[in-house]
Amino acid sequence: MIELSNVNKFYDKNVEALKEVNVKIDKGEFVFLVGPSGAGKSTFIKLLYREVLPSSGKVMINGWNVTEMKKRHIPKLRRSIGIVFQDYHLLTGRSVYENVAFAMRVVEASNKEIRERVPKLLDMVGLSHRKNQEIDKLSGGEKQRAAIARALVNQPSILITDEPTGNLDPETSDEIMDLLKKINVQGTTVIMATHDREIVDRMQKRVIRIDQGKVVRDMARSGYGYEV
Ligand SMILES: Nc1ncnc2c1ncn2[C@@H]1O[C@H](COP(=O)(O)OP(=O)(O)OP(=O)(O)O)[C@@H](O)[C@H]1O
Repeated sequence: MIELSNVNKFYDKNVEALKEVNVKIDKGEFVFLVGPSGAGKSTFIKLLYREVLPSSGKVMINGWNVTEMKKRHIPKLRRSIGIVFQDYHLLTGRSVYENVAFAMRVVEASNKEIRERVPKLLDMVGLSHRKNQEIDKLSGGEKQRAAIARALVNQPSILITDEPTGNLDPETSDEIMDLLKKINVQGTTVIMATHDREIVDRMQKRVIRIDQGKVVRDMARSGYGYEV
């Protein structure tokens, strides 16, 4: 479902963010992306939703060749991918419900679909009791739950998370990881970039380590491993 073949990414001729990356991720996998700051993790993630294009090589997502796809097909690709960021990217001044509903309005879902789906998602992430609360008044963990609900609203097959626990205390991080695990068990592919060694060691999932733009380690059922 995700395949990067011989991918190179230069931002300019001196900055090679990814070098000869070959990675295949199957449907339903849970994958951690680790590596030092500046290694290329965010670039890897941005390639998946076509925020950046590779300088050379091929990126295939859900059957689409991301490099060659027509501009008008990009929204379709992005709808098949949910994205969660460290700093939430939620709409301030709006309620939890509105934030999740908004993501459905953007893709022109009907009011009926919105009324049916948003409460289900808020229930799934454990936020039903906060649905009318303004986003700004939520705790960090609650904001991240709202961001996850929003990312899932259009039923993506892939959930990409860039440092989703980066702003959270250990206990709240564990709750978010339990939620991501649940989402993964229900069939969504989860890709998570993180610096959190403890979480990666405990989860024992596939770990892809990137260092200076290269995949230096790719292991199933693994821990964080050591920086070389
Ligand atoms: N838009 C850009 N223009 C130029 N260089 C960039 C750009 N984005 C990233 N880079 C460079 O590409 C390299 C990889 O950056 P990237 O953000 O992918 O790393 P990262 O592993 O996600 O780091 P972090 O863990 O700090 O978020 C770095 O050298 C970075 O400075």
